[in-house]
Amino acid sequence: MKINVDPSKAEVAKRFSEYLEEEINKSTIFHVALSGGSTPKGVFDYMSENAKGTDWSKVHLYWGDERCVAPSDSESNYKMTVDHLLSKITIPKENIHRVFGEAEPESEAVRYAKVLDDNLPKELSLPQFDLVILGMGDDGHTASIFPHEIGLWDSTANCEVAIHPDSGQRRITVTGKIINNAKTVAFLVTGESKAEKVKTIIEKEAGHEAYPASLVAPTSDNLIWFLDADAAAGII
Ligand SMILES: O=C(O)[C@H](O)[C@@H](O)[C@H](O)[C@H](O)COP(=O)(O)O
Repeated sequence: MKINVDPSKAEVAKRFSEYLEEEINKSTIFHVALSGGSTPKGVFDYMSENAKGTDWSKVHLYWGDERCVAPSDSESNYKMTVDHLLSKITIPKENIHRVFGEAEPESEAVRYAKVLDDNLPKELSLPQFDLVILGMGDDGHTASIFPHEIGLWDSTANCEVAIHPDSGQRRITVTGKIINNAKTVAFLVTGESKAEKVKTIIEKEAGHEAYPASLVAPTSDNLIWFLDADAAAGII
């Protein structure tokens, strides 16, 4: 595990963008699972303005989770990515593998699981991302696996339908076996509201097992935390 701490959310976005651009440019093809949330939004804004040297033709974009809404819906992680990145870069449209949030959720979870099987290289006979980008909610959820449905993490399927605990919104999420099979997992976590869970999870304090984010442990051992000072307050 590697932990980076930067003074602000903007500097986390800068550091991660520079990391991502370097990883992409040293690859021949780069399969990455994106996350929703406010932290990745800042990364996309920074990259679209500053990472002009990124060869996006090498990049295949997937989503680690997506809300079951239309791609034009303000809740859509795909829409957020279009607004903050895809509308500002040149990337072959066949490289964009969005989740069909508008589809019937159970059938979309099956379809997207096949998209991963059909497009990703295999490691231990499982689809393997070069990079999975994750956020973490205040409740310790990651992707769209929430504490009340932590059992989804161990699903034998590549993808599952999850339900947001407060809104009841359905979501498509990749499962633990996909996340932990990635070559690298990057946790982008910012804000003081995350500090307690970050400490509990990184320091494996009592009760950490209740939080899905604590289950992220890539077989490759390549787990990198990108934190701002507020989120890292409990560990520095
Ligand atoms: O679809 C989503 O909402 C995200 O995938 C979710 O898991 C997010 O990463 C966390 O809620 C953290 O969000 P912030 O980066 O805004 O704190």
